[in-house]
Amino acid sequence: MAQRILVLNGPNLNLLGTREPQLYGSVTLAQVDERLAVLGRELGVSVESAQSNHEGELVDRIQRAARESVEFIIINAGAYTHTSVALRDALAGVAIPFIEVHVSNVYKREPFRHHSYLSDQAVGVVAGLGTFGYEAALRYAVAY
Ligand SMILES: O=C1C[C@@](O)(C(=O)O)C[C@@H](O)[C@@H]1O
Repeated sequence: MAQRILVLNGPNLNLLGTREPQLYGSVTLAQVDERLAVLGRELGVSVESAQSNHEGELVDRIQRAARESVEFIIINAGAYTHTSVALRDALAGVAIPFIEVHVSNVYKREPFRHHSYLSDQAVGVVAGLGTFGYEAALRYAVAY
């Protein structure tokens, strides 16, 4: 069976493409998801994308990933990156390797965005490459 990869997006990422375009660009989340699905087919892996604005739903989705034998997670937890012990615990609990993605370069932004509850557990972090960061993460995940 093809390697299963979950791409998980957190709060406000459903607004990609219209939200603060000077920071996040003009590509929509639907376009990102489509690009990743196409790339996944090229690379011979199964890519599933999900988005939620709700912390508990993201926790549930991470727990479900373990039951579904997902082998790798690419996560942009949005603002929950900087606040959520629950997401950290969920990722640690399922022990699925993951890459943390940020569309913007969080280190060029407000100091509260410099701390992540996820980074020290991540295989790696991609920040500031725009939506290309998801594609870079997917290519890495497949090679991992
Ligand atoms: O919602 C987001 C998006 C973000 O994760 C990014 O992709 O650059 C950066 C976060 O600080 C912010 O809260």
